[in-house]
Amino acid sequence: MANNMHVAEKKLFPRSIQEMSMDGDEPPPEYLVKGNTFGSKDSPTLIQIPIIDVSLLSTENELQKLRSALSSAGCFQAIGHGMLTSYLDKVREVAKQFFALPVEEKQKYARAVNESEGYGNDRVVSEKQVLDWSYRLTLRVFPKEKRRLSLWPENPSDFSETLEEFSTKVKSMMDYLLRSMARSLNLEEGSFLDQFGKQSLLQARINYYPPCSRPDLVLGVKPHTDRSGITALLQDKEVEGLQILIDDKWINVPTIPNALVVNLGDQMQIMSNGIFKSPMHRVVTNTEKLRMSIAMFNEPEPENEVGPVEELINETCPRLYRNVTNYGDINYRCYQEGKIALETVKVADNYEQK
Ligand SMILES: O=C(O)CCC(=O)C(=O)O
Ligand SMILES: [Fe+2]
Repeated sequence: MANNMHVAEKKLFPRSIQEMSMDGDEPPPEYLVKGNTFGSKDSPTLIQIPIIDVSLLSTENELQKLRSALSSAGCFQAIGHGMLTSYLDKVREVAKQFFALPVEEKQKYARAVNESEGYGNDRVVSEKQVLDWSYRLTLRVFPKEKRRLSLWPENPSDFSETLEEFSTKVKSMMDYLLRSMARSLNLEEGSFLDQFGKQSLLQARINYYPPCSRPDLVLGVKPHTDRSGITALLQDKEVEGLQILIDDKWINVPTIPNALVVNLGDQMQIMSNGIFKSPMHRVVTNTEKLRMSIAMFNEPEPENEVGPVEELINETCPRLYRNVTNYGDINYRCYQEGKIALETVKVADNYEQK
């Protein structure tokens, strides 16, 4: 598998991003984002990413902030989650050590061409695709039985243990957030969480963005919404790059060393009947510094039927989305065809299907 990938990658990517980055090459055409203006910070805006203290979500005040953040930006910076900065630094460090290994060592865990798990470049799904200026290591962490341990790095030696522990902590924060989100809408605590099921999927994706000589021409990650239910992101401690689209403006997400950026994915927009937003986001690169982030995606068991919570459907707020199973597949197919997945699961006639 790993060897196949190596050959295929060589054909597709004659020079690796790493080599191009080190030599200061102009990015080749397959990385160029057309008709886009980004990387410019010339439009100052007052919009800021909300900060939510998870330890205060038992109070009405913080709960209201949560509701307001998720119905406008669809994301927030979570603090007060109980993970110390020193602990988060350790997680960042282990991930960084993996990416610092020689290419041959990382290739032992290479993603096979038609798979999503493993180490490699942007997954190519269509000829027209503009490639992301990044490397990733993607691993499923939960359910435990579905791990592909042959893709879990043995080097650094504490990689697996660290990822396991971090994932457990993040998952428990996510569960609490999902219960809080339900409470913020006066719903039963389990209204969202129960739809995820006991065997919900947790996937880790470590993103690594080498510097680029022309950050005005490429993107670390193209604009997208996450297919997940909920995503928690550990940002690089120093280097910014993530931007969220709010009111048609790209807003930088500042780095806060002890915060996890929480953003909702499409499946929570569906479950909340459109009240909560799954924000469009992207990543810009820079000429000087590499950036790393660790994204944790939590989504319902693929076999579960997921749909708008009944109590959120009424005369004034008709059902916006149909019930779906395996949204991951729907999302992937749409991505290949250049369609917006959420649009394809909208109820055609709100009144008819209520
Ligand atoms: O690197 C980041 O800040 C965000 C990455 C992201 O959006 C993703 O992996 O889905
Ligand atoms: Fe994302």
